[in-house]
Amino acid sequence: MPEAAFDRSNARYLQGSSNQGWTPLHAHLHRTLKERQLLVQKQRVLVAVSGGQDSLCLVKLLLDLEPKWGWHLAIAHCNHRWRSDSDANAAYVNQLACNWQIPYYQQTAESVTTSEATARQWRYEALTTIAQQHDYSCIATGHTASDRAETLLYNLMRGSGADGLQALVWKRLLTPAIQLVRPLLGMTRAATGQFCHDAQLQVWDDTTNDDLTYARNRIRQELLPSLHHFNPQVEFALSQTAELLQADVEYLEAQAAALLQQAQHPERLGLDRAVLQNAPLALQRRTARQFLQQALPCAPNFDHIEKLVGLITAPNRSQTDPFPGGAIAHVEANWIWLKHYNDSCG
Ligand SMILES: Nc1ncnc2c1ncn2[C@@H]1O[C@H](COP(=O)(O)OP(=O)(O)OP(=O)(O)O)[C@@H](O)[C@H]1O
Repeated sequence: MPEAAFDRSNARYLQGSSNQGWTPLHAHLHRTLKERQLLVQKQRVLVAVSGGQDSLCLVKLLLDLEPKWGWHLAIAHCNHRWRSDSDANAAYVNQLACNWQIPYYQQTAESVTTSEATARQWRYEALTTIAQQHDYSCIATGHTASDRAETLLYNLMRGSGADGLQALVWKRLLTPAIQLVRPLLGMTRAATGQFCHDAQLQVWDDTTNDDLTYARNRIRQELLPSLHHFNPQVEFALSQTAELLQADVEYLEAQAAALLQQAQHPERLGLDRAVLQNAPLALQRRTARQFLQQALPCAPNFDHIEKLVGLITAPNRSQTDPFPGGAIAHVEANWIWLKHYNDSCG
């Protein structure tokens, strides 16, 4: 980086508005951000940094691109308090933010959660709260193509349909005013690791990543490496599958919503069988799911949906077993009615 200068903290290269010193990864990210319209010039961006290689790579790349985009970057860290080194981990991320002279915000969990899903939910809520309090319109996370591939494999093995396989989108709204973006979805974990190594960024080693009792870690450490024997680019291939499915799912969901609108009784919980009978099975299933989603107290599973779809062509007076909450669907001539609904999730 011959023309680069150091900023006051001597820790961050200032590159003016030129691209000097950019690696291919910088150029790749710059292009991705523009092409996918993930960020805009001068935006206030809160970067979610765990201290691991992906989020460190993300924040460093964004810092290097900042002069060109004019963003206002800040770091947010969520301390889950679930490891003995959690406080030290948070202090390390705080120190990095100080070195780079950007704002640092932290939320610390009041109680230690054991489930990954609960921890994740708390984390997104904590990040959203920070963004709201400090007026950031965007939260960026360091998810990569490798995370996307792992999520796809994990959901595939749990029997998820296309909806679960679309795994991790590039951007989505967390609130009407705050967008979540994942700028690194086009890069693998190998690339972020190499970048951190080359940039001499010290990565905080999360020891829970080595725990093979977690399915996600097993997929990462055992399954994906074996799949590399079949296709060295398997992460990109799976990630691309997720991308294709995303567009398919979006289209099918919109079609199903339109069909539900036509088939649904205007006042009662009922579906017009004549409208549904001519539709393809894919849409019948999605329409049935959307109908059950609004009628049941819990998310419908595959069996619930299949039972309802079965009634589309079943003889008059056929009925299902009770759904969660106690409701039963039954056929009365052209209509499927859902009755005996109560609020408990059995
Ligand atoms: N403790 C944390 N504090 C701030 N950001 C975090 C923290 N943990 C994870 N993140 C953000 O989330 C990204 C993904 O992390 P990780 O893969 O560990 O989480 P995950 O639980 O699989 O996430 P998701 O549910 O969103 O897939 C990180 O790159 C980082 O941006």
